[in-house]
Amino acid sequence: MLDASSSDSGSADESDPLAGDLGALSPPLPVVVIGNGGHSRSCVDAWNPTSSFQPLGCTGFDPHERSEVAYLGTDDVLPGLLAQGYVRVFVALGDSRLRERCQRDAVKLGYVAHALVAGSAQVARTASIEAGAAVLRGAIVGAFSRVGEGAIINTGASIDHDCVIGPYAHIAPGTHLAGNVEVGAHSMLGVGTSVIPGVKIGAGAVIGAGSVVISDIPDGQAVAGVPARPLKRRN
Ligand SMILES: CC(=O)SCCNC(=O)CCNC(=O)[C@H](O)C(C)(C)COP(=O)(O)OP(=O)(O)OC[C@H]1O[C@@H](n2cnc3c(N)ncnc32)[C@H](O)[C@@H]1OP(=O)(O)O
Repeated sequence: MLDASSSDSGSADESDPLAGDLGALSPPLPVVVIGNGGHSRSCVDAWNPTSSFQPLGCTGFDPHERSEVAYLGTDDVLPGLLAQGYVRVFVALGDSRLRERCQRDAVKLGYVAHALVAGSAQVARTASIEAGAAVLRGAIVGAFSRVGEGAIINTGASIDHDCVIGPYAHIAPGTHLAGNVEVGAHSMLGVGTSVIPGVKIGAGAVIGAGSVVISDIPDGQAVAGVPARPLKRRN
């Protein structure tokens, strides 16, 4: 079950009442990208060029940031764009708390949160990708796995069967989760982490780059190493 309202998956188009008949001649539906930093550049780069949804441009504080798409202004432009009929947003901010706040604010305004699935990503038919989530270049989402609202499966990461990725969690590039792994909301698994089957990682945990996680990690715990050991207690 992919995000029913706005997603790069072909199946989502069919359930989008605004999408209509998206034949080859239909123009793509515009998506306002919130954020114009490094994560935004990765997301825009990963965007499937044949998707029925395409980025209109991005908002951000610095008009001079590099971007493939037009700079639209600061987030102050969002109400005006909505009034003009641009109804979809994708929040491309690496900071998970900020990502959540911006997505919630945009949805409160009346926007639909778009889920981005890169053309080169592989998502199982039985997987679900929730509103505002991002599955970037070369990432793999296995059978019956769930990628929560606003979560990121970054470049080349893989989550195998029956995994549950909590809202606004971040699975960094090149991280691999075996089957039945659970990751709590806002947790960050650093680049190149491996997690063995069945492990439960709590909410707000931080896993250091290159770690191997072989046991459950409590909420808010920072760990690192092979095998991963506690670094310190986070507030
Ligand atoms: C596209 C993108 O860029 S996505 C970005 C994804 N981001 C990442 O992958 C970043 C992951 N971050 C890390 O690995 C960080 O090192 C963290 C979060 C684990 C720790 O950061 P800090 O809190 O600043 O810890 P700090 O650098 O002070 O290190 C504390 C101790 O942990 C050790 N340590 C830190 N990171 C690791 C690690 N990945 N593996 C093993 N040990 C580590 C340090 O050597 C240090 O040990 P010491 O006290 O014996 O000297």
